[in-house]
Amino acid sequence: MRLNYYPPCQKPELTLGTEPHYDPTSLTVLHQNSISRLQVLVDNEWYSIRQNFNAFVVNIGNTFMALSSGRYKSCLHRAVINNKTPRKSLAFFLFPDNDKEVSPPTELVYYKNPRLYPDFTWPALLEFTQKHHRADTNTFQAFSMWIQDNNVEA
Ligand SMILES: O=C(O)CCC(=O)C(=O)O
Ligand SMILES: [Fe+2]
Repeated sequence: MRLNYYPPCQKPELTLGTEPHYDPTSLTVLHQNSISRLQVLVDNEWYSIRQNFNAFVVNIGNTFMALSSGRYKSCLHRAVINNKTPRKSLAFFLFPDNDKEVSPPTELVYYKNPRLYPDFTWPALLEFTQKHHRADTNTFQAFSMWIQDNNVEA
């Protein structure tokens, strides 16, 4: 779980609360306080998620995308800030057990839908995002290449 606190900023147009990234997780369940500043990229435009204090935002992450062999896409998102009100969010991350291989079911892999990503384990992806490449728009592609180049045990 991660608690995010975004203090007000005098020049919010010059910065972001959280840069655009895909969550590496399977799913992320997010709750935000009354200030909705979470945005998702759809057709090259940023859209703000409507605020609802009684609702959670559920984000698909890269691990779920890999598990579904790309059928479900992870969601590019960012958080923006403002110059008046602090923003708080609480993110609950779901990911596979350490010893479970992330590999799509054979039913989802066929000639029209070939394998897109190598098998991996969650600890390998976590290590990659913590030591080699922070979460951004390119992390998962870079991870796939890294795991192939290094022959990291899945
Ligand atoms: O604060 C937010 O709404 C976004 C947080 C986020 O994307 C994350 O913690 O991965
Ligand atoms: Fe995120």
